[in-house]
Amino acid sequence: MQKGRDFVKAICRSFFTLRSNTPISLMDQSTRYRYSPTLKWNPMVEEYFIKAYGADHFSRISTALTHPSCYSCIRVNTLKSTSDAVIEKLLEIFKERGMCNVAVQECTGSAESLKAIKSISKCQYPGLDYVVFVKGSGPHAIHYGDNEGKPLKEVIVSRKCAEAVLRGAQVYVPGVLACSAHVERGDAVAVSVAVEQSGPDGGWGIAMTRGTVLQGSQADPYYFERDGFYIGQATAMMSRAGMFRASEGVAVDMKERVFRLPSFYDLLEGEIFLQNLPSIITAHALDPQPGERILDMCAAPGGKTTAIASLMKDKGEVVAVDRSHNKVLGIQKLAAEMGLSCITTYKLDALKSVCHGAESDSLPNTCSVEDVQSIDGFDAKLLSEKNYMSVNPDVRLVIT
Ligand SMILES: C[S@@+](CC[C@H](N)C(=O)[O-])C[C@H]1O[C@@H](n2cnc3c(N)ncnc32)[C@H](O)[C@@H]1O
Repeated sequence: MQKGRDFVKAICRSFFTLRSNTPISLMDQSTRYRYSPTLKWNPMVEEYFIKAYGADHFSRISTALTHPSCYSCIRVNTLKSTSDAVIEKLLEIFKERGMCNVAVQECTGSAESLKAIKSISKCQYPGLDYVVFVKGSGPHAIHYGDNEGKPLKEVIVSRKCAEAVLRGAQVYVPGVLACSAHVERGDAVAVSVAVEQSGPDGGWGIAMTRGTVLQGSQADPYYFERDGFYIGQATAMMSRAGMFRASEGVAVDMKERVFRLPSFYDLLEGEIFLQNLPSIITAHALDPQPGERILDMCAAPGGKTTAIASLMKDKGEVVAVDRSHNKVLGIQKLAAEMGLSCITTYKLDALKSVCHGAESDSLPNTCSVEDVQSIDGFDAKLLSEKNYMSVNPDVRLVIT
């Protein structure tokens, strides 16, 4: 099993890495502050994909992989609302916030800030009309302002933070990795993202420690690393010292983003749930029926749990298990917000819930032994040991 894991890790390491596509010698202030990462593929993998897809198609796939999703996917809680009602409310809210010039499917504006949302539409796949897509816009060229030839003040955020920012979030304190010296509340800052790079030992990591001071000059060890990774402009909400001293709060308020999608934070609470389409499809494919009893063994934050409960029309029981106490409380809160009473929650390490030593060696017919060996931790245990789940023909198993 360990051998298999090491092999998968080795493949991942050699698969691709992100790099800026400007030769160092050509960099200057005018090209520096932009978003243009490219993927550098392992030559063997690249050759394989070019053969499989053709050079042009592969190049487009490679570019698309450097961009965030251009839409947000919302699951409507059909027990409380309808897709049409949600679309109407969202259009109203975004119009009030000056984010679009509203018309369903066709919403464009004149000023930059009006171009955030391109369209809001219902999913067209039969049976999935409870899914609503909000399409954002980008990439946008950001004007970072002229600092009379001097380097701009800057903030570097983690990749996870940047992904959230490009989906409408603000930069919170834990997301900040590095900041220029002398940044004060109210200062304009250029925000870039630190992407993990593969090191000489083959491992991945960020080569900076939290709290690093950015110098802005070419002598700065991270200067070239952040070229092509600028995700927008912001206003500092606290001083540099505050960013690394505070334990929470908005560190910088994003004013312009290279990709724009609205934030759904605190929006239509209980009526909608922001959830990626594959997660929605997973619950949909399970086809849960009212009155059934369904076990979700790694349930928090409760996305699939609540999707399943809604599809069951809140009749029957969804047993939601998670090993984290606080996360279980989160599932309970979400269920209450969504008005779902058929969910029972347990704080439990699912590894300890598996009953060992059942009679048969058989595995669920959806997984081969090879599949099982490539799965880590809990899933491997669930499938590979002679356990209850693998021998009970009534159990439908979904790995998510
Ligand atoms: C990716 S999240 C699951 C997302 C969730 N299924 C959803 O759709 O919203 C993984 C969760 O599994 C939980 N988890 C990981 N190992 C576990 C274990 N051994 N027993 C119970 N929960 C576990 C983690 O606490 C975490 O909340």
